[in-house]
Amino acid sequence: MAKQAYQYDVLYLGSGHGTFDGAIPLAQKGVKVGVIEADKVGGTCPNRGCNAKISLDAPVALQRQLAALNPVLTGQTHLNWDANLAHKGDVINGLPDMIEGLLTGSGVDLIHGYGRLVDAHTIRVGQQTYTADQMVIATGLHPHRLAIPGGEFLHDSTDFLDLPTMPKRLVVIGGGYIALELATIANAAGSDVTVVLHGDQALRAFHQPYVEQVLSDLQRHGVTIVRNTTITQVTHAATDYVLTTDASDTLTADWILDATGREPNTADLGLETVGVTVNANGIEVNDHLQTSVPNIYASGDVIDKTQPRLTPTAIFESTYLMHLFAGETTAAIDYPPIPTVVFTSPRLAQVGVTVAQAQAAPATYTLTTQHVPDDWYRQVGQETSGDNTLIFDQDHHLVGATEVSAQADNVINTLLPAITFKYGEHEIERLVPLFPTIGAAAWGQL
Ligand SMILES: Cc1cc2nc3c(=O)[nH]c(=O)nc-3n(C[C@H](O)[C@H](O)[C@H](O)COP(=O)(O)OP(=O)(O)OC[C@H]3O[C@@H](n4cnc5c(N)ncnc54)[C@H](O)[C@@H]3O)c2cc1C
Ligand SMILES: NC(=O)c1ccc[n+]([C@@H]2O[C@H](COP(=O)([O-])OP(=O)(O)OC[C@H]3O[C@@H](n4cnc5c(N)ncnc54)[C@H](O)[C@@H]3O)[C@@H](O)[C@H]2O)c1
Repeated sequence: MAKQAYQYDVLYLGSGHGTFDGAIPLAQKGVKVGVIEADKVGGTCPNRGCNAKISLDAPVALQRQLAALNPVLTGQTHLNWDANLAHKGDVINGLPDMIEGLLTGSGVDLIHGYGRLVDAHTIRVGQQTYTADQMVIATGLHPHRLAIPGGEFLHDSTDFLDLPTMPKRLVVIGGGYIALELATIANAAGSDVTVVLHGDQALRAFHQPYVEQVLSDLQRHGVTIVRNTTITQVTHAATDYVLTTDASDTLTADWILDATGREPNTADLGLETVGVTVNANGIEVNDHLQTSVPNIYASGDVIDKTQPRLTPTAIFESTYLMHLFAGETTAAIDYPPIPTVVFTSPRLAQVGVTVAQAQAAPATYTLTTQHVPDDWYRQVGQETSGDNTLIFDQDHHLVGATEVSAQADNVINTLLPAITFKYGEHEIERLVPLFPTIGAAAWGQL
């Protein structure tokens, strides 16, 4: 039974990781929970984000590994886009039903439809209203669209992840996660890819020498990188799309990916009606994820925050809110270091203090670097490129790490506990990884 006269103790708007990882255990604790979802249950990550992307990328990464082992392994592999897309469908199409089953099986009421706040305790979906003691806004992000003439000819990442045929010539606008990950996949699937950067740099939050290694690798595989170029218009002529640049040059494409970022889903939710403060970066919250209206909270990508807008962040936030609503904590949210990886080939991953931050404070931090191929274990897989930087504080505790390599994601995951739990010499000695493995290779650097 919900408290007072409300139907629910907690009502979530949106059913992504910002909701379900916390809503399921919350309902299992006997709290009356409702979840409203306008689209596919589970939100972006399972349906049109991480899971779809990594399924399409898996053969690409493997193809690179096999190529590195030439001439030990000979012969050419060919990426079959139809089969890759079908396999992606096989592994992700069941996820909404699976997540719906987990929610309803835990006692959550799942309400299908688009929700808008009517007042601080009421959300309307169609003709129906639902009331709750506490609300959580977890509505995520949507793709930013370039406002240029011909903008209607541009596509987004959701379209790419369902592309029935890989276009012959693909132009990608943007140099972020989505631009470079999807350019990597399209290139491996045989498309002639051009990436257009409006500035000089891609992936600005990452260590630039490592970003340049990723870009050089893409170029070696045939991708064209165009820098300092703004697309001013797109026209459709016969079967071609023609992109005009600010230098009055043109590019021709069969398909164009607008990967210029993602924006918070805060419009048309009734937030202004009830007084929830919002800015261009999302919903403003305090250190308890509470909005300007005390019984309304926010979770996941829609929050205005400095932490990376990633699935693990959304999971951490929804889990924190679960403990808060269950009365198990009153403490402020205490984010651990959150790692991030760009699933290009090679991967680019980082966590904690960045190289730029460490270089700006030489009295506080020490940096060590390693060229990946110098590590014996990496020579086994014939890794011929890649670098990493580890950052230590004055007590020689690891506080940051970044790597560009085929196995950067696994290296950063391996090192993560040392950073999160501030392991000293004693803990590092006590942790005995399997040998020979990538985990042992990474741990051996400490
Ligand atoms: C192409 C792509 C690849 C990605 N790859 C990775 C990756 O590899 N690793 C990683 O960690 N992160 C990745 N991300 C980011 C990750 O998907 C998000 O961080 C994560 O999904 C955020 O979860 P969320 O619950 O905050 O939002 P979402 O998952 O976006 O969920 C919000 C939900 O709210 C619903 N909604 C919105 N408004 C309403 C309304 N008014 N009424 C009802 N429902 C509503 C939406 O339909 C949606 O289902 C990727 C994102 C994209 C786009
Ligand atoms: N591997 C992962 O974890 C992963 C993968 C994909 C997406 N994501 C998440 O999704 C979010 C969105 O990803 P994204 O790649 O769309 O955003 P992003 O912020 O990473 O990249 C946006 C890119 O577009 C460029 N840009 C912005 N405005 C432009 C303009 N007017 N013209 C040309 N270029 C412009 C930016 O310079 C930047 O390079 C990320 O913040 C990330 O949190 C994560």
